[in-house]
Amino acid sequence: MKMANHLKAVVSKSRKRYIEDGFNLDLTYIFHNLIAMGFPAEKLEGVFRNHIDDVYKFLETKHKDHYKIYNLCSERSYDTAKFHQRVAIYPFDDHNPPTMEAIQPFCADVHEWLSQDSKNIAAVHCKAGKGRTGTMICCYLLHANHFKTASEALSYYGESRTHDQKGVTIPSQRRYVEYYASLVREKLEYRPVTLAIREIRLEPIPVLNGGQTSLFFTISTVKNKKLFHSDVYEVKKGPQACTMTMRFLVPLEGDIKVEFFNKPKMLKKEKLFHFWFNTFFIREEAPVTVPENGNNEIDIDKADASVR
Ligand SMILES: CCCCCCCC(=O)OC[C@H](COP(=O)(O)O[C@H]1[C@H](O)[C@@H](OP(=O)(O)O)[C@H](OP(=O)(O)O)[C@@H](OP(=O)(O)O)[C@H]1O)OC(=O)CCCCCCC
Repeated sequence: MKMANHLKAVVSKSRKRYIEDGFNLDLTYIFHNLIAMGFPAEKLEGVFRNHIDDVYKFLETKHKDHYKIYNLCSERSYDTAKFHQRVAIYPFDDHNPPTMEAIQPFCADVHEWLSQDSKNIAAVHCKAGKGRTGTMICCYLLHANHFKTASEALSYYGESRTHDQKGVTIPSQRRYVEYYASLVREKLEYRPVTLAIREIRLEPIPVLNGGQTSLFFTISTVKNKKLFHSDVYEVKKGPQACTMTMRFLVPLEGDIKVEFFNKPKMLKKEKLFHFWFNTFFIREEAPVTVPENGNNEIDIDKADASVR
């Protein structure tokens, strides 16, 4: 048992564990009625993650008849009968943001459940119960007016869930929490808006292959529907930035993913990074969504940390 708990602790990295009353779970109370936890796993995975039977025992012991689980994994699930069918699924991919359309229904669902009875609790999980879980919990904290700004919600979550204050770390996930904060603050109704990208400016330029980088990028929407594939741009070491102008305007609507690749001659392509943005939030005065770093850039989601 000790070995298994040690392995679980290693896999849960800097996330705060619930170690009380005989329980030892990758699980944290973010609020008295809001839990973030790792995936309730079975078989071998139950050895190094939360075992589903332990999660069941915890919830039945602490919150019998008053818990509802929110599963955010697009990649896996379990028999919801285990938890009396009180499981809602809002799936999205690991290391990526949710669709903008999914956030408000998730928040409304949690709010409805918690408002029904003061004893009710919501247990939100993904695989690790860190990035995707944190993204949606922060959006709910804003929805319920526990915090006014994305930055406050993200800091609170990071502090509550982890020992290293690194809760939601993927820039595009943080950007979508910023987006939701602006919807709530300005009482806006989200709707898909169609725009077109005229050019993409990379600064600094990723210097690879010893100084001659063969870059291309793709633009896609949710479910990886490809909208555009750029030419290959041969970029030499030296210039600080490079601007890639679109040969024709591609109409973009809603959640947009831009992926950059390095394609050295005779070698297979290598993904460098990607980022997401949503066209509703591109305001005239700011040609790109300004994340919390304050400058006029889109922060990129690491695909290969070495590129950062
Ligand atoms: C003896 C072996 C010791 C292995 C020690 C491994 C120590 C270790 O790194 O454990 C962690 C790994 C990966 O751990 P996970 O498989 O749980 O993956 C995490 C998950 O994708 C998080 O996304 P989410 O599900 O929260 O949305 C992600 O956060 P984010 O998207 O925010 O970056 C996090 O990245 P990050 O922490 O930020 O870097 C990933 O580590 O676990 C495994 O590989 C499980 C397999 C364990 C194999 C056990 C075999 C019995």
